[in-house]
Amino acid sequence: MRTIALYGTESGRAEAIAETIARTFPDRDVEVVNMADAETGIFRPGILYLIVCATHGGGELPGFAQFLHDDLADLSPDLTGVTYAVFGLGDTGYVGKYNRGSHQFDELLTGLGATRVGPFGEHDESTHEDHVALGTQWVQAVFDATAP
Ligand SMILES: Cc1cc2nc3c(=O)[nH]c(=O)nc-3n(C[C@H](O)[C@H](O)[C@H](O)COP(=O)(O)O)c2cc1C
Repeated sequence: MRTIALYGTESGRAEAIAETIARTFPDRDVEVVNMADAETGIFRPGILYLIVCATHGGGELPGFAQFLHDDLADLSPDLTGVTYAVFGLGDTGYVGKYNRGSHQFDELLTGLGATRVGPFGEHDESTHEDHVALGTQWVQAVFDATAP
């Protein structure tokens, strides 16, 4: 299945995860796309989207991810048949706003008819865990869950 790693970042961690996914799973031929360069038409049936997205600004999406989110919300395309998985980056120090960005994206895509697959991955910066290692484990679990 064609796979696109679509990342939303401010300070580069989400990008590092998306790039590592592409390098770690060469057989999947993962295309890496920055949400800053994506338009709403990127979402098409028959493609698996790996959404890797940070939270910034106190519970908000990174700037360019916010634009993509808002364009989708405005245009409200029917995303039936679109499959996606989500990995959120955040910090539990932001009480009540932890990982809200990735959850906002998830709620929007589901609301437009897309289907989330595999586990909802997350990285909490306060744990000092390796975000790239966690992201790679998450993708493996997503691929396992979606294997034919
Ligand atoms: C100014 C600022 C605001 C942040 N706000 C939140 C927040 O509201 N909720 C949260 O879970 N994490 C928040 N974070 C933590 C980031 O999501 C976390 O550092 C993440 O790993 C950054 O990923 P990125 O490098 O891909 O942008 C914030 C970080 C910064 C620097």
